Amino acid sequence: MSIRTLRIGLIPGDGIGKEVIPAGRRILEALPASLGLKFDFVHLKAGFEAFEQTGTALPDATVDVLRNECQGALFGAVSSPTHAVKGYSSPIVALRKRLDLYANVRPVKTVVTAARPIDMVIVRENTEDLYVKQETTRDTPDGKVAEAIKRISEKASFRIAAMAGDIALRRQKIRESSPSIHSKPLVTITHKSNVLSQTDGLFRTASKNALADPKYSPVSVEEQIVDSMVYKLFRQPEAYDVIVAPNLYGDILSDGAAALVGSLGLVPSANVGEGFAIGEPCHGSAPDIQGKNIANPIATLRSAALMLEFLDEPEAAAKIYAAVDANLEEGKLLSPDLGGKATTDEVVEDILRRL
Ligand SMILES: NC(=O)C1=CN([C@@H]2O[C@H](COP(=O)(O)OP(=O)(O)OC[C@H]3O[C@@H](n4cnc5c(N)ncnc54)[C@H](O)[C@@H]3O)[C@@H](O)[C@H]2O)C=CC1
Ligand SMILES: O=C(O)CCCC(=O)C(=O)O
Repeated sequence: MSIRTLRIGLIPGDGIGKEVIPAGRRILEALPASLGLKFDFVHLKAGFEAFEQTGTALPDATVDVLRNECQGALFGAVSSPTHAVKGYSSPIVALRKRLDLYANVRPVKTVVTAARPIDMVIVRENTEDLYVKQETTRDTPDGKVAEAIKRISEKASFRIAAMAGDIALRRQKIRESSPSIHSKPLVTITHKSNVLSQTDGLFRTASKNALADPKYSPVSVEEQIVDSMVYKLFRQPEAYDVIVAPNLYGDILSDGAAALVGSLGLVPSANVGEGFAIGEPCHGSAPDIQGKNIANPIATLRSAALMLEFLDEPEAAAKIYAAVDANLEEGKLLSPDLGGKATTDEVVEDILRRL
């Protein structure tokens, strides 16, 4: 049997990132040898602590090692301050742009046996929109005025919608052999083009054009203005299959959707580019619970699996998903965010046993 070795960057970052990334490493190391996968890990710096130590939140060495040596990475979370700090800029936002990880894929799912099952994927554009972070402040006779550029390009909008179409088709294929709440593939394009007719208008048109490709003919395409999208998402979450959105709306929708499945600590993401993927839990550095060994590691374990899916290792990913689902379905060893009493380590141990 041939062995594939994947070199994976580990970037814990700050706060609970330091507690959940070791869990991600352990799950990868525990995958059965029969899968023919080996991992070679490299520890990399990014985050507010790195900024305080080195003067930069995203050292060039981190980007270079990821770009030149790694096939994938696991990113924990960073503690970005809510006020401007001279010289600091969010490293994860920068990393997505520097590696052109143009898609942020966020599956939000309950276990199959849930009373009200939800199974959706939010596909978020990951390189532009207000996250280009081009902000200025000027003094006017009426006081300060701050402005930010919202950049939407046809190219980025087209490719993210195509990614959403591809994911909808792939999900439909998987459904042929496993039970699902959805009977046919659906992509919902989310925007606010009734107000932002140029920027979100371009996102809407480019997305529709991408999804008009005949290869997506099995996929139903609908659109939803983002504010009513939130309403409908909360009223009828089971109706949604794949949602495609510009960067900021996708960020907000996915945290909202996390509430529907019980906790931010459950929801994974993958930052995906050509041949490269970074698994990253959707949550932040959670300073309110850091250092207590109570962070839910599942978002990170699922992010490791999602990374493997995008690195063409679906079988390995499926093993992780199954072990996590078994832990959740039994419900005996749950972290406090899910109403349990288990520590991070106890949840990880239970999932490793099931692997
Ligand atoms: N990708 C990233 O690195 C992100 C970083 N952040 C940063 O994180 C810091 C804190 O931001 P918040 O707004 O508090 O959002 P947060 O996502 O860190 O926390 C929100 C709430 O969810 C809980 N929570 C999050 N993850 C959890 C887990 N795994 N297990 C159990 N409970 C969990 C927290 O305890 C908190 O009550 C900020 O500095 C922010 O900039 C926020 C979002 C993403
Ligand atoms: O806090 C930061 O540095 C980045 C926050 C961005 C974010 O929430 C996401 O993209 O998931």
